[in-house]
Amino acid sequence: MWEGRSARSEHPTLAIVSSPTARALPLIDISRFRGPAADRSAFLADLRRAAHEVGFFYVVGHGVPEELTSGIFAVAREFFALPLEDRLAVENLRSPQFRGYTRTGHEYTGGVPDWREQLDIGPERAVLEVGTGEPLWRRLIGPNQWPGGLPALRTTTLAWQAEALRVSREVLRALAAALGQDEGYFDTWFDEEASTHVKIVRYPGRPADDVDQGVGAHKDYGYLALLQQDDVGGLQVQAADGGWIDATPVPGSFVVNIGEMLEIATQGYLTATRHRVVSPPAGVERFSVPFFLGPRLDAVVEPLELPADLAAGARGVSQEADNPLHAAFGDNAVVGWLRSHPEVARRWWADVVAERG
Ligand SMILES: O=C(O)CCC(=O)C(=O)O
Ligand SMILES: [Fe+2]
Repeated sequence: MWEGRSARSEHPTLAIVSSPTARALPLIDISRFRGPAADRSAFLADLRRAAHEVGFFYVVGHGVPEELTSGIFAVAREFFALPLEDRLAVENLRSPQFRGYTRTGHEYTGGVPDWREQLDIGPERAVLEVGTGEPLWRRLIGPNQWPGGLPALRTTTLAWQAEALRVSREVLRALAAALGQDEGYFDTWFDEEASTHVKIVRYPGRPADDVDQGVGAHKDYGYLALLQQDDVGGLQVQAADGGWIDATPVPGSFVVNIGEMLEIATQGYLTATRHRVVSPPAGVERFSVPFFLGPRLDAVVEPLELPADLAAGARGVSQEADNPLHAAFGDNAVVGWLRSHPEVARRWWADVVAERG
C-alpha cells in the first residue's frame, strides 16, 4: 500500500519487454524563445507539438555550463564510491523530510524493487513547527543531509539545482506562451516555497539477466521534470499507442517531461507521460540527475483557459483508480513521499500512516 516512488505516482507495473521503436523524441532549442521575433510563432508551435503529442523532449540551447553538467556527475561518482557506512550516515531514515540516501532496492514500483540508489535533496530550510490541524505538507520542509568530507557535493549540487530551476522555469514560461497565456502565467504558483527537488541517482547493472527494472513505469507528479543523463541510456517513454520510445542520450541536452500538475492545469491538453528506466547490463552503471519542479506546496492548481483551438485537443485528466490526482499539490507530494519510502513513513509519519491505513 505504501510502496512506490517519490516525486512520482505509482502505476501498475507494465511488463518490461524491450520493444522500443526507432522513433525519437523531439528536440527543442529553448534559446529560440528569446530569439528573433520572426521565429517566435514557429518555435511555440514546435514546443506545443512536442509537449502535446509526446510530453517528453530534449532541450538544448539552455546555457548551462558544461563544467557544471560534468561536475555533478563527478561528485555523484565520488558520493556513490564512499563506503556504505558513510552513505548510510546520511540515510533518509534519519530525515522526517525524506532527504538523504536510499539504498539500492529500497524503493518499489508496483511491489517490485527499483534497482537504483539515490540521494534526495530539496530546498534548504529550517524545520517548520507544525501545529495540530495545520497542513501536513509543512512537515516536508526542512534541511538536507550532506555527507562530511565531500564539500564539493553540496556546492556543486546547489549550483546545478539553481541552473535546473532557471532552465525549467524558462521552459514553463515558453509552455505558458505556447498555450496562449501570458508567459508569466505560472509564476503566480511559485514563491520561496516552490517545490523543487533534485535526485542524484546511480543505476547499477542488472542483478540477473531477467531482472531489469531500474525504475518501473510511472508519471512524475509536479509541473515538469528535467533530467541530465549520462551516455549509457535506458530511459524509455511510452507513446500514445503503448509502444516504448528510447530517450537515447543526446550530449549536452536535458530531457524534459510533463508532470501531472500540468495535466490538471491543461485538462489533458498536455499529459503526464509514463516512463521507466531499464537497468544497464550487468557490470555497467548509469548515472542520472532528475530535477522536479512543482508549484508551491500550498498551491491548488486550477484549469487555465485554453484558446478554443487548443481546448478542442484537451483529452481530460486521467482517472486511474490506483492514482487519483490531487489538484492540491502539497497533498500529492505527501502521498508520493509516504508511498515511496515506507520505512521513513513508519518512523516519522506513523500518526498519518495509522490514520490513512
Ligand atoms: O533516471 C532516469 O532516467 C529517470 C528517473 C525518473 O524517471 C524519476 O526518478 O522520476
Ligand atoms: Fe520520473
